[in-house]
Amino acid sequence: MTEATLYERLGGEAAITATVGMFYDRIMSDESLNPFFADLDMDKQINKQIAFMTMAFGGPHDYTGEDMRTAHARLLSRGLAVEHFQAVANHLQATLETLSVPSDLIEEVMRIVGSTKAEVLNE
Ligand code: HEM
Repeated sequence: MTEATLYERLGGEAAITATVGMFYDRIMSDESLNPFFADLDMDKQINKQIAFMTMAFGGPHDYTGEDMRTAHARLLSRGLAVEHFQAVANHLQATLETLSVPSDLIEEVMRIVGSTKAEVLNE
């Protein structure tokens, strides 16, 4: 028997879609973060993030976006730093807690998202 992927254990497409929508609502209400997203088409951004997380959590992905280093490189000159990464991660964790996702699954998600830190910050 193969173990269910994290994507499946989180609840699949519907759960990821709901999570990412709430996650960006939180980000866009946070004045320390929303300037970074000011000129983006947020529907497109949300769909890219759904595809990325689907892939990162082992789901049937079709992510064709940029790698994390390239996608965030241009934000460094606009001040992107570790406190922003931490704030984004905290919003994802709070979203999952609000949705009553079990804490062991939240830990798995946060480990995977945390593993992108050096790339996002171009370290
Ligand atoms: C926490 C881990 C993060 C992940 C997994 C992540 C994921 C992504 C993904 C999948 C994209 C789409 C790439 C593409 O356009 O092809 C993206 C773009 C973007 N991310 Fe992140 N991100 C993270 C952290 C951050 C942080 C901390 C910020 C700033 C506060 C940020 C701001 C942006 C912006 C503004 C874009 C659009 C860039 C552009 O189109 O020019 N991200 N991110």
